[in-house]
Amino acid sequence: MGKTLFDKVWDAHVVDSIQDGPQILYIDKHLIHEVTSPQAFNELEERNIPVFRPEQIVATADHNTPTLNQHLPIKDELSRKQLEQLSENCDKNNITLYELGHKYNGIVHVMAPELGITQPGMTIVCGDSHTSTHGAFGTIAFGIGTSQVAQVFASQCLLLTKPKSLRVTVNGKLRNGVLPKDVILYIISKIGTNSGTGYFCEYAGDVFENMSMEGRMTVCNMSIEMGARGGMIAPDDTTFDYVKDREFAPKGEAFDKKVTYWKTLPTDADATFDKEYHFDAADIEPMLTYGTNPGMGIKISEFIPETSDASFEKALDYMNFKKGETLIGKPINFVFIGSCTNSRIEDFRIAANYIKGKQKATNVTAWLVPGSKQVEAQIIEEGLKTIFDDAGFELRQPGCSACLAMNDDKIPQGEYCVSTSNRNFEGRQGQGARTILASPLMAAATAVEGKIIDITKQLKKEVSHEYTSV
Ligand SMILES: CC(C)[C@H](C(=O)O)[C@@H](O)C(=O)O
Ligand code: SF4
Repeated sequence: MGKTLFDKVWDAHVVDSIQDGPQILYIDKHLIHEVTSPQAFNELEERNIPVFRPEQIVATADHNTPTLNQHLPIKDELSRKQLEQLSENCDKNNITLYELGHKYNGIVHVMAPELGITQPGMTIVCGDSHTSTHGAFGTIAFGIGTSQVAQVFASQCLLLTKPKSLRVTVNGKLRNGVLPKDVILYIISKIGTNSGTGYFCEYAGDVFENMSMEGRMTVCNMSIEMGARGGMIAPDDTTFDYVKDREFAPKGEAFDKKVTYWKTLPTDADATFDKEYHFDAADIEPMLTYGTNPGMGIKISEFIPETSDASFEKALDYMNFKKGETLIGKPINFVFIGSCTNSRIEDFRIAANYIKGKQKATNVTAWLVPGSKQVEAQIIEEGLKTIFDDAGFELRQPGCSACLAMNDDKIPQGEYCVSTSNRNFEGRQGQGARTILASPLMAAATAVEGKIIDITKQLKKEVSHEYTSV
């Protein structure tokens, strides 16, 4: 029987197997950040165990970093201590760290792919659930808990039970204005936030084959939001072209050799999956969430469903929305374009393309937060910052920012925020804040109008604008 992409990468990393039990998997890259590494470093120190392969680890500061005045000492004491601790731990253990201000600093899931650290066929872990992002390269990448972070520090391996296999296929052509974020929000709205539990997901079909690497990362990023351990997309020429010539990618003959191997990784035609879903690209529209989990999403043309169960009612109550109503026309005061889901250069190009020649609505506070220093530099280099400045938008410095309320960027109590991030849980962006997940195009349009609009209708008027991005 044929093998899946996941099987091939997994099998190539098995160090040992326990009969009818878990397997020991070698980990190629271990990414760390300030939030989930300190306890693991402590554990090692207490047990007097050295870090086994420090050269396989890369660290960055992202969650606690301020997005303004990064050259000044951090005011918030807890955040400052977290970053100091990370620097100290990396220093002591000879681990490469891209600390605040470093030209490679950024959100862990943005900086590693753009530096060529993430490559097809690898196993990558990080103490962070959105590690699934790296699966866009045909990589087995998933988030781990703090005790597993310690396990990888000590052995560069993990004891794991092989997950079941799931494939989501989307065929056809996406409509204008439907972006990768809409594709994944649509999938989760259809299959729910638990459908992936116990599975590793592969995304297949024309839609993903035609998608850019940035788009593929957006999709894989949110695999965890449907409960899957991770998501993967078969590596192809788009992948190889993206990886080629990046800072830490193999060069010359070594690269060509890798490509020959990477080309053997896609799922065999006769491989089977434990569970499969199929969708039609033409059915997807720009999406919005109306509730407090990423599965509570509707197409822009749809109305909030008339479901009656306690958790549904609670979510609508928190959001102050009513059953059966549309979100079109809802006034919005906050817009956030950022997070490891949508803070890559392509996301800012889309936003800038829409914003150019328009003005931000006066009621809106709009934060544009690049995922990394490199993205920030590119935004400036490509002239996008000028477009944002002219339209009254604020370009901030890189970090997780308003994706989660772990730094200074918080949405005030009761306010709605149209956000390109991945989670809309209660209090996620600040106590009492109400998150509406959307694509960067929907977010940009909301900021310009000061309310939610039907972007599909708007784009029909703006005939010159094509937003397929993928
Ligand atoms: C802080 C970290 C552990 C957390 C995660 O694992 O995802 C964060 O990144 C998030 O997005 O909620
Ligand atoms: S940007 Fe958001 S989702 Fe991504 S790692 Fe940071 S906090 Fe987690």
